[in-house]
Amino acid sequence: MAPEAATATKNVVPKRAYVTFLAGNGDYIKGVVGLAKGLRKAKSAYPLVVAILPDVPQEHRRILESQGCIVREIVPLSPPESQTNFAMAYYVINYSKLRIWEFVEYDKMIYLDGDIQVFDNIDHLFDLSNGYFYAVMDCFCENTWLNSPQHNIGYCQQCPERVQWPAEMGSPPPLYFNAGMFVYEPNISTYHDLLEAVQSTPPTFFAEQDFLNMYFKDIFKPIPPIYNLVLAMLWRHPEKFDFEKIKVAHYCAAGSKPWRYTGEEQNMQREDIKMLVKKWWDIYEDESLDYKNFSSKVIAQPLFEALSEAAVVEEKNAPSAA
Ligand SMILES: O=c1ccn([C@@H]2O[C@H](COP(=O)(O)OP(=O)(O)O)[C@@H](O)[C@H]2O)c(=O)[nH]1
Ligand SMILES: OC[C@H]1O[C@H](O[C@@H]2[C@@H](O)[C@H](O)[C@@H](O)[C@H](O)[C@@H]2O)[C@H](O)[C@@H](O)[C@H]1O
Ligand SMILES: [Mn+2]
Repeated sequence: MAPEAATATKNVVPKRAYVTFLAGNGDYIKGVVGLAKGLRKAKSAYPLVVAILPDVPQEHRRILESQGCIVREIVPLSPPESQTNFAMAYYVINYSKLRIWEFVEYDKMIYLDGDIQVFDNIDHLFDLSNGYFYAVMDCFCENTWLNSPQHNIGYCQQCPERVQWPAEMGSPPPLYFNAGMFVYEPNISTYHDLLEAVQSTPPTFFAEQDFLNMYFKDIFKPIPPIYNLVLAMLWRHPEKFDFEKIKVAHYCAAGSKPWRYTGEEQNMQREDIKMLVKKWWDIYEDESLDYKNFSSKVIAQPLFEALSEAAVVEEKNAPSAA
């Protein structure tokens, strides 16, 4: 059942924005510039806030502001000391993403990783009902999941019928989302509770993504894969979405970051990957999408129409929000 649209209280216009996260002085700045231009091309009505760590150089901050981004410096957030080997060593910095719950000048935000591109207007997601955490289900089939029990038995939540979860391993894991994109409501008491919970939660393989899944498991509501297409879905679960309807692509497969793309890694010579990398570059290099050159009226599709078009995946076993 498609959730009904949230209703703004009388005469109060809800403050909404997209938000991403940028750390370091490396090349993710290109990802964020590409995202800012992609949102403009999709005629989004809302600004892009960039939560930056102190190690982002002044030049990168200037570039972000010149692209119309709202730059907000955040304090790094580290998990408790541990011997955990994260799936990627740099994942430890991703805990700092949690600072975005403090952006309470906004009623609702859509978080997007810097390695995401938005190809269609998704403003209608802001109209999803309040009180839930909306995100797209992840896939466990890639080798990044090698250390997980589900990968070791060949189980993936995208196709629970392929390899059934064995009874002797207890109940199947709860639905698990990819933390590269989510719809959430900044809230100061949630923020303080998150900070406290982080310090008492032993870090695990997928760092803040595992933590967010544990923390929001009772209010997580899956939205269709076309809103955060984890590229591995192209070769792991192509039957789960219509390629032509992809609204948001998430370049998280090994070797798929467009600004570093060489085509050498496994799957990177696929025609669909090459097309999505080109689509990213076409936006990144399009000077008409630069903030100084851009002017356009806003279009936003009604929520119900967009979700029914996206053939909202039946929320099987999704935790009831009631
Ligand atoms: O050196 C880095 C690494 C990561 N990030 C940010 O952290 C997010 C999560 O990292 P990444 O997307 O690489 O993880 P993946 O989705 O590929 O697992 C990125 O999208 C960026 O927004 C960053 O700014 N600088
Ligand atoms: O810090 C943990 C990260 O975990 C997630 O990335 C993973 C996950 O999606 C796996 O399922 C894929 O197999 C893998 O490639 C990918 O890197 C988020 O995309 C990212 O934003 C961030 O939370
Ligand atoms: Mn990512």
